[in-house]
Amino acid sequence: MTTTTAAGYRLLELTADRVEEFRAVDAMAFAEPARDAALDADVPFAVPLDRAVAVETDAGDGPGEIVAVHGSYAFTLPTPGGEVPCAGLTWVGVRPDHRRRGLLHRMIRAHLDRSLGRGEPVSALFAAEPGIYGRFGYGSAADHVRMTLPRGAALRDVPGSADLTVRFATLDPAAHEGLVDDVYSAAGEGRPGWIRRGSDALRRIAVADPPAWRNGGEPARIVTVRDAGGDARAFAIVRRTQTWADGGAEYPVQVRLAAAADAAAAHRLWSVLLDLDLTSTVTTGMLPVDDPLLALLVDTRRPVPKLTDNLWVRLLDVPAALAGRRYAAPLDVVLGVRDALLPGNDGAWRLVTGEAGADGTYGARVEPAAGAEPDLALDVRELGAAYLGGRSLAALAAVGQVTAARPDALHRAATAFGWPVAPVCPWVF
Ligand SMILES: CC(=O)SCCNC(=O)CCNC(=O)[C@H](O)C(C)(C)COP(=O)(O)OP(=O)(O)OC[C@H]1O[C@@H](n2cnc3c(N)ncnc32)[C@H](O)[C@@H]1OP(=O)(O)O
Repeated sequence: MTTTTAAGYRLLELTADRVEEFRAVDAMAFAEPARDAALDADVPFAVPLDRAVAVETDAGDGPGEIVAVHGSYAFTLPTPGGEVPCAGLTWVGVRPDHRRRGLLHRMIRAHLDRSLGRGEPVSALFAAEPGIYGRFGYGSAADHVRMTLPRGAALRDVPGSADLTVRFATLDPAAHEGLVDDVYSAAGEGRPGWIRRGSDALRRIAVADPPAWRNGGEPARIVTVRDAGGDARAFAIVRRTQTWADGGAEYPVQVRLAAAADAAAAHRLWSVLLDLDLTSTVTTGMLPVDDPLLALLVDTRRPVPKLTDNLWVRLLDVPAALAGRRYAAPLDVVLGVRDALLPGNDGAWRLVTGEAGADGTYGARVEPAAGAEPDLALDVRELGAAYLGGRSLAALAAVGQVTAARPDALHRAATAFGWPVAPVCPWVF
């Protein structure tokens, strides 16, 4: 780290009496609109107090002024074929008049140490700006796709779609929270990165719709798709905005979150969303790059899919993290890992897969390999990038971010670290 920590500040764990101060700092850092009672009632403060940390000016014995904040959620991160405890870094903010004095450096140092101390082998985040977190060993580990589709965009058929029933209703947190959580979980089965909300407050926010979020649109609606037995198989939370032009109605439909447990349900859901009266376009939420919609659309060119970085992953405990996922092919490799911040990771690690499981994937044991010549040398940032199976080690090697002693070692490792299901988290935390 090149920035030295500024003197005159100290870290403190948040207490209930200072939550408002904490929130005010983040609001200033993110230029948030003023809160009102409706917003506060619908959108609770979701960071657990014992995971929220502030930086205050050092005022001797008395309390100082809070000028920087961060927190984390206790998530379970789905990995390729497994899952690991994960500190979801969030609410990072420094007051504009205290920025670039090393406060983020100081907070990340505390975050890494505290997360490791809690036994979380991995941390993940959404980056407000992509230039910030690589220096701390976070690697960009997934992308998502967004598209704006014309009304009536054609879909290829899926058997069974027409048998499913659809309901269009106003989003009601009390009525829909459980449905959204259940279908979301079923839809993400086997998908790396598909983080569940994991707390009442975050589940509540998933179905919140305070007026401040509406931007002149209607109250959020929910489209649900059910099978013959009445079980929910898909949902989409959407908002239309009245728009009248010379040629008539041109309402845009904005999908906040959509999830479908199978292809028939996905087909039924998007068929409805693409054929709503008065509308002209449908903008998707954050989709995995292999979302069923991309395979169902007859024309994927006209919507001009836009690719954006999604989860960033930081391995805090390299052997535990690497043993916490499965591998797509057998592998015996020595990884030379560089980690400037967490010396426990820095060095050579041998990763050896075992027998293939029933699904054809492989578990692995990971042990120190001090003195062994690495087959691949890489920074912990690149290991984080490859961790969820969404970035190829070979592609990273092609741009010099991974160094391979031999081409066959690179090929084998890139194949084993890859995964047939693309990682994504479809909501921002
Ligand atoms: C997971 C999340 O919550 S993401 C949210 C991040 N927060 C925001 O974007 C809100 C607005 N911005 C801020 O609050 C602050 O400017 C922060 C948090 C981004 C940075 O905090 P600071 O205390 O200024 O960072 P600090 O002084 O420790 O510098 C950290 C390093 O990151 C760099 N850096 C900071 N912000 C940025 C940025 N937006 N883009 C690129 N580099 C950045 C600094 O130049 C410095 O580089 P160095 O390691 O070469 O010295």
